[in-house]
Amino acid sequence: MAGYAVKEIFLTLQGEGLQTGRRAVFCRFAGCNLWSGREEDRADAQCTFCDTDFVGMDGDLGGRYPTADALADAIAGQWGKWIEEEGGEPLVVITGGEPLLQLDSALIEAIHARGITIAIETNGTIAAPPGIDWICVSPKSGTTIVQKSGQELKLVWPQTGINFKELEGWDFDHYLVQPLDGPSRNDAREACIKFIAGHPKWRLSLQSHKMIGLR
Ligand SMILES: C[S@@+](CC[C@H](N)C(=O)[O-])C[C@H]1O[C@@H](n2cnc3c(N)ncnc32)[C@H](O)[C@@H]1O
Ligand SMILES: Nc1nc2[nH]cc(C(=O)O)c2c(=O)[nH]1
Ligand code: SF4
Ligand SMILES: [Mg+2]
Repeated sequence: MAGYAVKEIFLTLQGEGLQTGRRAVFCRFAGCNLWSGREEDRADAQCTFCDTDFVGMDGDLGGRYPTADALADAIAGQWGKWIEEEGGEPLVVITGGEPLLQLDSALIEAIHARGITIAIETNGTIAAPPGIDWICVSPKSGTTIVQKSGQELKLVWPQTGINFKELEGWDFDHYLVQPLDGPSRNDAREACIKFIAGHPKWRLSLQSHKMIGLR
């Protein structure tokens, strides 16, 4: 179907990774190639630990945007909220679901034309089009990663079946582990600390938005 299927668009602070704490508009695309988003399918999905509702287009500013310009206008409008002073570099984080199912060069051009820097959060199974300013790949065990370069590789930890030595050979500026959120989150946090203690190339990424009640 034509256009872009968007779950929600909202202004917040980037909660994760190297850019934690930075003002950012989030554009969450609907749909993912590794899980249907339905709870009854979770156990059999390629990605089983997802913390996000990306089904449908029913969130804030969700809907089907017919053109790249229409979606870029909506994103730019959120950046402009509450701005009291000039300065800073406008940022959109394109996420999902899996954003590379939909992010194309027309949208990249339309967002850049509005002076906005583009970051994405991707599972790495689909190659990124050129022009994205900040690529964060978060590999899922058992999947084939084709996007092996970018600014940050953010590994949700622990995950069985991950060869992190192989990941270290890929072309990323920063390597991060992020505790797996869920019933065993305390154990996951400890596992991350232990991992970094033994592998100093890696840093800790916390989902800081969840700690302070940010979206
Ligand atoms: C919801 S995903 C959307 C983007 C893309 N599909 C991906 O997986 O990177 C956004 C980020 O949240 C991470 N994430 C998802 N579920 C998580 C969980 N239970 N605990 C920690 N991080 C999680 C993902 O690994 C990814 O880095
Ligand atoms: N504040 C905030 N930061 C985030 N960083 C990555 C997120 C995502 O769901 O992709 C996310 C999110 O959902 N909220
Ligand atoms: S790949 Fe990303 S959006 Fe898809 S199910 Fe996994 S964490 Fe969720
Ligand atoms: Mg999230």
